[in-house]
Amino acid sequence: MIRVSIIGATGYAGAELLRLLYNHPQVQVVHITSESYTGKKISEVYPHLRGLYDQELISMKDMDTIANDSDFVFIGLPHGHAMEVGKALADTNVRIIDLGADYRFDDTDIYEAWYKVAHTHKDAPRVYGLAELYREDIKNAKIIGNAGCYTTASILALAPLVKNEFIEPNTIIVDAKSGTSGSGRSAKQMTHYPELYDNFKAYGVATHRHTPEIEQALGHLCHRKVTLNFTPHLVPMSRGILSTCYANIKQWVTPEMIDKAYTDMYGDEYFIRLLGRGAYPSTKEVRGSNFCDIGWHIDLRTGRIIVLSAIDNLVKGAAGQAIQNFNIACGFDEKTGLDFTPIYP
Ligand SMILES: NC(=O)C1=CN([C@@H]2O[C@H](COP(=O)(O)OP(=O)(O)OC[C@H]3O[C@@H](n4cnc5c(N)ncnc54)[C@H](OP(=O)(O)O)[C@@H]3O)[C@@H](O)[C@H]2O)C=CC1
Ligand SMILES: CC(=O)N[C@@H](CCC(=O)OP(=O)(O)O)C(=O)O
Repeated sequence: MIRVSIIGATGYAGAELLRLLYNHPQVQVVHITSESYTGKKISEVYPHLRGLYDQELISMKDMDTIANDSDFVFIGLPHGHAMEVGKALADTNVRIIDLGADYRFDDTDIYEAWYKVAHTHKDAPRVYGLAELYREDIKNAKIIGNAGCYTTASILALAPLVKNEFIEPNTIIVDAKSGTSGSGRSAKQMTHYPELYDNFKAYGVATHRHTPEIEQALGHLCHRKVTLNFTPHLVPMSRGILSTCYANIKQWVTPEMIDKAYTDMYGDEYFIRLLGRGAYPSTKEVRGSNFCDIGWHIDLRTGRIIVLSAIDNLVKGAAGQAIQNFNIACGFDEKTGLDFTPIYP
């Protein structure tokens, strides 16, 4: 059994890790942490876990215990806080999967510019944790910077087009919508019921911190700098992301070439379900699962492609992807603990 601890187990991402790891045959959850609920049982914080997890929450300040007892640590803290854990575990054999953004960037100057936080672990040996694109790097990584939720949906949607240079990368527009669990468990005005219910609004236009993360991954695929527009929206539902991506197709590219590019890249990927040209993915069809559903539409009139992708932000966008990366890092089948159907309706 692999001994796993979760730092920040009382967040939505941490709780989702507990839900999914419950069915992982190779994992023993040894420690779970919280600063607000230290000494309480996790089932007091999340009653849906009652009878399933009995552990008491400990403080992350007890890092020696965590380091001694764990093979892997998953971190579900707000960005800016995982670096402290990464540094504390740097000289141990513990491997780290951070669900936040601290270890996602090649260039920490970009992180600092968009997150407005000083990066204090710049030389960390880290890889970007988007399993389908960085599998080889993930295998032996010390620190995996798990990909973000909007970014996972958007990068996976666009990757075959960018890799094959079928589109002009700098014409990309990503218009994405998320359920509110994406903003975490703590109360915020934006997700307060009267403000959210029966409402639909954009936020973070031209400033959202997922913009440089999408640009980085697409830049890796085409070996040049990519600049794009990303507009997130908040939808009154708890889970799910639908990302709608637009780009100009190069004139020599045919619809059949595009279809083949998706099949070539993802045909063997279990967690990517290619719904095909003309299809409409939906958040409910991936709810609770680690699937990313992708469909694409070609508008010959405007010369644009419109790619749609749907994920569950807490699963393929966070905890499920983290476990997929964990499976790769441990040499397990990627589906281990993740092979279940979406919850429908
Ligand atoms: N929600 C989502 O859909 C996704 C989230 N993520 C990322 O995962 C991480 C966690 O997100 P999420 O679970 O939604 O967030 P939540 O706000 O729900 O939970 C945050 C967690 O961090 C702990 N925490 C908060 N502030 C501090 C602090 N100053 N020091 C130590 N611990 C602290 C909280 O514990 P306590 O108060 O009990 O101490 C809690 O366990 C974030 O980095 C987020 O960006 C990534 C992809 C998707
Ligand atoms: C709906 C909502 O608020 N979503 C969050 C993004 C989700 C998240 O936690 O960000 P990471 O994936 O980078 O970790 C936001 O816009 O800030």
